[in-house]
Amino acid sequence: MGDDAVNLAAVWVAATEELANETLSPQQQAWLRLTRPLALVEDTAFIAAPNPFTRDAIESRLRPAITEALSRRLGRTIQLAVAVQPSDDPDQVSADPGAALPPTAPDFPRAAPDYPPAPTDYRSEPPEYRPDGPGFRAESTGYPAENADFPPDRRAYQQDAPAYPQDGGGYPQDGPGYPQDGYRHDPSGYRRDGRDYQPETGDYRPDGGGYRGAPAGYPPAADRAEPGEYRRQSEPAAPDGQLPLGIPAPQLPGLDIPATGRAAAPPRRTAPAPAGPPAPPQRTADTGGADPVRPAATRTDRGHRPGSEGTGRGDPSPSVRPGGQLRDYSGRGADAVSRLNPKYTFETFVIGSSNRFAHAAAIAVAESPAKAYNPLFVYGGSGLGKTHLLHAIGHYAASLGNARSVRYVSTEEFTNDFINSLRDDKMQAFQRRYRDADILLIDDIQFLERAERTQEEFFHTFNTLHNANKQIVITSDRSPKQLSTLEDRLRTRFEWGLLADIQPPDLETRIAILQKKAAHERLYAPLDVLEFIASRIQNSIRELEGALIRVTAFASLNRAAVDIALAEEVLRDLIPDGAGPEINSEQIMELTCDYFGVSMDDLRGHSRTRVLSNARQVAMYLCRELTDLSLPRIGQAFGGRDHTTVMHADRKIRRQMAERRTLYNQIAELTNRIKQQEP
Ligand SMILES: Nc1ncnc2c1ncn2[C@@H]1O[C@H](COP(=O)(O)OP(=O)(O)OP(=O)(O)O)[C@@H](O)[C@H]1O
Repeated sequence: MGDDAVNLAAVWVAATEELANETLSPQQQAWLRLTRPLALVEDTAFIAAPNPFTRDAIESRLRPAITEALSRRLGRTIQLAVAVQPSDDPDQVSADPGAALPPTAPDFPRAAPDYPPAPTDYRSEPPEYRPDGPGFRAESTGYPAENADFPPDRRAYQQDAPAYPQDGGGYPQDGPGYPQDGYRHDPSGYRRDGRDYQPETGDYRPDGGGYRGAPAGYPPAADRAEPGEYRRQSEPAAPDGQLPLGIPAPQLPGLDIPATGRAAAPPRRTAPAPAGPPAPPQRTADTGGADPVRPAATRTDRGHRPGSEGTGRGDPSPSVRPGGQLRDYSGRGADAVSRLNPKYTFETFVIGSSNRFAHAAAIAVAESPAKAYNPLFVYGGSGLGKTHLLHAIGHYAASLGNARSVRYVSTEEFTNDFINSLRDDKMQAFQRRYRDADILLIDDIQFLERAERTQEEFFHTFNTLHNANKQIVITSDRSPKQLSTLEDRLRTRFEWGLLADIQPPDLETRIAILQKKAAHERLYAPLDVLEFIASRIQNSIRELEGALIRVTAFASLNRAAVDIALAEEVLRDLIPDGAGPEINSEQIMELTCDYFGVSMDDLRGHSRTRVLSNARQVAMYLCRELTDLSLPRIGQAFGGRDHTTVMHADRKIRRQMAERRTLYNQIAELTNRIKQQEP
């Protein structure tokens, strides 16, 4: 062990003891206990974690505390690099990873052989060297802590590095294959998509484009991972015809997928043939099935998971990481995911420090349903990606063949379904619908607080699923503890598994999200404009996306270039989120009545004169855009209308706004009035 390693070992013990005594929760202490120091190289402390999950927990939760403690003791600023390196110490292995879990997590897969690789970490804070990047390989034997020739570029520090694309995968800004369904060309801003699922019709399509189970249009093959890459060398290969969890590789009709579930790696980016389990199959690009299906990359050595990384400072370009979802779920999966929004996948999800933990947990759950964390409880503010993650779990689990049936439901739909089933004496069918699911994804559980009988029913649904080893994933705008009017027995159950919060994204992540959104929707906006928008809107990704759409639509209507001056003009009256008073449906309706010269009774009534229909639809649209109200709740405010009516209005106004200047102006004017009114 070199001096630095010795130094680190000594300092590490002292620093971790100090942290354990002072600041860390028992769970965090357990995570820390699982790590061990490897080496101190220049100003970077390298430590090993036994699995990707612990590594992610350390990186997302403990990094600041650890670096601060180490920096204080070593008298200089220390960076932290965490590698996944399974421990040889049987004691530690046995403690791993269950010990790192909350005591209530009952069924963590202790051996955790299939633990998901962590996201590649092109992170926000420079010089956040990526410990699991090429070179710092968890499985490399003889990690040369004392290596005198440690290259200055730490990324090049590798024993036998595969040709991993160092540039992060090549984000196809304007590559072929992105959806071109006219989604979101409205200038509205403040979208609330992701909630428009219609249980009756299965027509989940917030963007009004007629969702089908397996749409085309994923990023081109060139931007995807190749099989054989990024695999932990120590992992045994799965038997032929098996996916990582022992599931037979699906044979997709008409698609070129080898029986092993592994496709031959093309010459580019080939890794030195590590033996590893084949990753889930993944269909490429918009080639209508002509392209081979490739396994989604399961990167474990660099901890690579599906998802897009956020950015590092100075490099705001997002990088599409390999490992997306299979678009054709081989028949069975298509059913499983038919109500999921195809746009909400891990592939379209940008990872940053604010959501890294929740993303890692979501991947773990999709890859090992009911084995990793059950339930997984994701909570955070509005518009931060909870619904997106929920759907992504469904897509990914189905693409892996890990779930025969995935059921996504919002809590309000669950409640309505329950009430209707009671009324119609169809409780058996209701119970089958939810209790037969392999994965139940339930959104916005906070709305259960108001529904006592539904709480009771959900309690039994939860128990049945949990006892049957079925995965439950829950989202909420608050942690279970803060759901104060929820029955205790439910609250405690929500804490059985893993709690993962999502915070508002930092600037770099916001820019990366905008870049990705622009590329996906084929909206042109230069980087300085994206930076400007990202700097103005901080707390909601939904609002962020809305602002981008508003700016690009305005430019398009005026045939003007998208530049900062234009963006300033469009967003001038935009009160930063959180700064204004809370807006409710009543205010919106009153101001809309005022604007169009109609009465509240008219707005709530059923007359279909042109003026009234238009005013009603505009008001519904504004409720959707400017409040957190769900579709059913908006429907109630408009005289008890069905949520599908609200959805129709929302879609229609969005579509027409990009085409009709008067409508755009009306919406802009009304938005300003609503946002600027006194509380
Ligand atoms: N990390 C991310 N990367 C890319 N897009 C994101 C990300 N997070 C959120 N979004 C996008 O932001 C929008 C809002 O996200 P979503 O509906 O999932 O939020 P939410 O937390 O469920 O909000 P609410 O609590 O109001 O339902 C969606 O269009 C989603 O795709």
